[in-house]
Amino acid sequence: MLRRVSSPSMLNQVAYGLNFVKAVSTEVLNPADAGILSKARSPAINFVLGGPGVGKGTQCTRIAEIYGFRHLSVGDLLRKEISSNSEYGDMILETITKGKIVSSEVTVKLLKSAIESGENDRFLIDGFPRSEENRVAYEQIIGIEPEVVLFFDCNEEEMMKRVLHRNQGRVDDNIDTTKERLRVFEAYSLPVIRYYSQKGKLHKINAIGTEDEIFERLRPIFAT
Ligand SMILES: Nc1ncnc2c1ncn2[C@@H]1O[C@H](COP(=O)(O)OP(=O)(O)OP(=O)(O)O)[C@@H](O)[C@H]1O
Ligand SMILES: O=c1ccn([C@@H]2O[C@H](COP(=O)(O)O)[C@@H](O)[C@H]2O)c(=O)[nH]1
Ligand SMILES: [Mg+2]
Repeated sequence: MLRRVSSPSMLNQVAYGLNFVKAVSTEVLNPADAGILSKARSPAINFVLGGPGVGKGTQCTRIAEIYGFRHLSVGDLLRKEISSNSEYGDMILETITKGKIVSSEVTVKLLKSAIESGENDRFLIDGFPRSEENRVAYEQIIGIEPEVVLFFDCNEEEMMKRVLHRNQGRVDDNIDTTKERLRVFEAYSLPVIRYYSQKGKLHKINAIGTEDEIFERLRPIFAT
């Protein structure tokens, strides 16, 4: 079980020099909870990052099918919590509707149990970590270094256009929430992308073009 430690949020803000208060509900996980997954296994983790509507889910579906990964969209895990009326459902719905980031306490817990379930141990984690706070919580609780971090790069006009044409009935697919998601992406997710770039793990993908063209840019990364 994940537990909170007292007054952690200031520590986190000082440590990472970020103003979490505006966009993130901060939770820090007790170091006593640190550690790997409960089962004796060592999954291969890959992160897929990029702004709203850039095409992460579209390409993850294809990569997963062709190269045999399990695709875990953390946004989908959160939407399932809403539709299953979990204890976190109302909070998650409110956070997604506002375009903000759900606390790491919830997302890492959901991610951990999703990784632990099922047979396939090669994962594409889509849309996470979204902030440095997410990343640190992931490292404390799951702790498996990603092999590859993809960053789908695209201009904001195109991302807005793709979101508004998506037509899947998502509560956050509207102009105002998408503007906020773009702001949150720049403020909180870009530092994560810079972090993995500095570690030499980042593959920046030009996300402009047809779905087929983008998939061809991804093939060399996974076809090894
Ligand atoms: N290369 C592309 N060109 C044009 N439209 C695209 C392209 N790739 C995906 N789309 C469309 O853009 C929309 C958003 O794609 P997708 O859901 O894959 O994005 P996402 O990055 O997962 O977004 P989110 O972070 O909001 O979940 C979908 O309607 C999808 O069909
Ligand atoms: O790690 C995560 C992933 C998602 N969220 C929230 O969900 C929405 C939708 O996510 P998509 O990846 O676009 O499906 C996102 O805007 C956040 O509100 C999150 O908080 N943390
Ligand atoms: Mg998606």
